[in-house]
Amino acid sequence: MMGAGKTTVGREYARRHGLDFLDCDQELVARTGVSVATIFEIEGEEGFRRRETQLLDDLTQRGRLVLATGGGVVLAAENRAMLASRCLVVYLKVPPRQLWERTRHDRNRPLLQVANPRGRIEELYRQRDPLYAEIADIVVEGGRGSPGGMVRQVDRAIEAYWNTHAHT
Ligand SMILES: Nc1ncnc2c1ncn2[C@@H]1O[C@H](COP(=O)(O)OP(=O)(O)OP(=O)(O)O)[C@@H](O)[C@H]1O
Ligand SMILES: O=C(O)C1=C[C@@H](O)[C@@H](O)[C@H](O)C1
Ligand SMILES: [Mg+2]
Repeated sequence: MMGAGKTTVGREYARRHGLDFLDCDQELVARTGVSVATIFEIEGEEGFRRRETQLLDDLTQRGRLVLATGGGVVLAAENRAMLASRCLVVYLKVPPRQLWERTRHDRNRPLLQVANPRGRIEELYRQRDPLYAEIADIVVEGGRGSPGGMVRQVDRAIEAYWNTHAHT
């Protein structure tokens, strides 16, 4: 979800492990030369989603790296299929209240520029939580802890995952 910490936690996890890190939103901004908000303004959510799917197809075939997706990536079945088959998917599960606290002062999330952003987050969470859960190999629950604490939780969860699943 928006504000769960995909960018913050993903980047730090990658740094600690000496892995490359890519962020779908940042990559779209780099490729188009405009902000996520501007892409939404000019092409609508539909245009943004089209670009997101093309980019995901590219970035999920690049081998070993940490990829932070956009929060809405799970909406398209095509995207879910790519993530489920090509990636180890970690769902950062954070309650709506914390998501709202983290995103309330940030204007660069077009889906939250509505009269009641808190209600919108709750609605998106209800719609999306089952989709995140459907493709997640690992679920890490967070909310109150620090970003560093969340990175350590992710670390432990991935270790535990590889201790019970053979490397392929
Ligand atoms: N575990 C955490 N505890 C407290 N604050 C956090 C935590 N993780 C991230 N944050 C803060 O919450 C905000 C949102 O984090 P971040 O941008 O990483 O979320 P995101 O999942 O990438 O969101 P989006 O889908 O919109 O890109 C940032 O200001 C970040 O510093
Ligand atoms: O949750 C979402 O649908 C979004 C999350 C962000 O990462 C961006 O991809 C964009 O703001 C849409
Ligand atoms: Mg992000």
